[in-house]
Amino acid sequence: MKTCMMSTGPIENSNGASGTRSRSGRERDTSILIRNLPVPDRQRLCQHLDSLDVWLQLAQFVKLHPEDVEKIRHKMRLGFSPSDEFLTVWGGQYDHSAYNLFALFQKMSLHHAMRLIMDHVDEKYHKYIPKSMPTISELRRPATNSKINNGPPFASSSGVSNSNNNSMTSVSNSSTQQGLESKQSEILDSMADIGASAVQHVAKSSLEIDYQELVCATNNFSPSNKLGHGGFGDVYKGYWKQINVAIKVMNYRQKNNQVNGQIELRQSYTELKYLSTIRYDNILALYGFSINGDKPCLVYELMIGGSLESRLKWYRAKPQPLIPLTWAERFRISLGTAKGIYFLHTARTTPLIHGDIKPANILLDKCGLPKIGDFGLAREGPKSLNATMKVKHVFGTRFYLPPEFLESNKLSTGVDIYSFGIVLMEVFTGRFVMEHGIENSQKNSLMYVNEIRSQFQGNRLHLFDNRITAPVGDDLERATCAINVGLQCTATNPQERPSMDEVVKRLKVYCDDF
Ligand SMILES: Nc1ncnc2c1ncn2[C@@H]1O[C@H](COP(=O)(O)OP(=O)(O)OP(=O)(O)O)[C@@H](O)[C@H]1O
Repeated sequence: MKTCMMSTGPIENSNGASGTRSRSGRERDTSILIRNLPVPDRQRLCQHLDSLDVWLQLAQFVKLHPEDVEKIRHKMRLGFSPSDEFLTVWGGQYDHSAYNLFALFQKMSLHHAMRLIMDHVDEKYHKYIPKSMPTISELRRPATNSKINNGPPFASSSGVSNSNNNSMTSVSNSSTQQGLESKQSEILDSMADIGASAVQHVAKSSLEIDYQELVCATNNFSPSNKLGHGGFGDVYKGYWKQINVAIKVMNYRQKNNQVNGQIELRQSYTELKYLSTIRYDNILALYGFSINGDKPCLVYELMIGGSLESRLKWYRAKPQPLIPLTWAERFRISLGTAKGIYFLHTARTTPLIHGDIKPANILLDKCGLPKIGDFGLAREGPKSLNATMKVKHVFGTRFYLPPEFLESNKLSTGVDIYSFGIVLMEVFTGRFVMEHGIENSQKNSLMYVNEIRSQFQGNRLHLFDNRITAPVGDDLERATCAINVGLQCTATNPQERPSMDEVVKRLKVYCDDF
């Protein structure tokens, strides 16, 4: 049995470089030594710490000797868990105990880690674990943890793998499962760049909503409030703080490996990071997030008009078809969407690239105003509008992505511009790029554009959506303008595509009333 000096206030003795202990409130540490932690508990803990990638921060905090740090790094390269190595090295020094580790986690705000070893420290210290999960970094725990990973293994979210509603195909899912997993591993590697502190920062700058409020808002997630189902989970309508909202319940999938869940976590993080800071009429508002309940949730403004995709496929709605959008509505939606993308590209010094512009990600409010949602794949682009940068991974929905991105990983604002061009053509022709008839999605996209181009240059009789009355007068002029702009946006050479500024100007000529 070791002795441990500690104060009765916040735990003080985690700076274990030398195992220094507080001089006040000397008490006996009755906890077990780190090296005696039961194997399953230690494994669970290491899995969690590895997923946060915090071993180096822990090592630095306790001022581990550089040689020891190098030793851990070496083991990591050989495939060992760096957190486990850290526990071995630091746990072996001065016989550090579970209590010491608990105190270290407290200092570093690793609250879930505290929970994982709480059974090994005296109950009186449990009060140092915050009651609700304080930051979204907690979400980045391993898939073995039941609460947020207990959903059914349904298919996908934007562009990472197949969508359950077949509304998209992913770049990474286009080949074999093996290919998918190796691609996903690469993506997982790239998660390391987030870092726990960045995640915490984003979570702190967003509104954290108590889960119970969402339970009340949705009548305990009553099926009658369900709006739909996406790659991440169910979306519910709710009444919260005197307004209608949409609540996305994250159902991170648990698979043999943790990769899918981690990718979804990364996308949720990205969504929170960007959507919670952007305020613009044509960008979906994200009110906050909740992580202290059964499942993490994101809370958005309610878009009662549904997605543009569902409105363009109005004739497929069950139990009865929707009312189709008029030509004027289609034009206003196109202009609003263009403004939203223009804002993303120009609001900051570094353009923000949405990366997944398509009708499913354009939502309509009760007045038919379009708002762009689904920022899970958004990323900061090159410093200027005309520049290109090479990226490691291609994300998005293949059919909507331009050749230079798909083939050479060249990212620029031109990616969104190309996608928007496809959207314009879909909106006004009523023909969908994904339904164009061939397996190869890249060829699909090019053939789709070529077909529309040749019809545009020749006989336009069958060019416009023939499920509704043919456009005449102003409607015909607008529809023609929109398809023309769409064709320019989908130029194979990105330099030939107009900027979103130009796109907005060209569309505004025909519709200046909002
Ligand atoms: N803010 C919102 N207001 C109203 N309905 C919404 C809102 N957000 C999503 N929905 C609806 O909920 C359903 C699921 O949306 P979600 O964004 O989760 O999935 P998705 O975009 O279809 O797929 P993925 O997540 O794979 O991109 C869709 O039918 C969508 O129209």
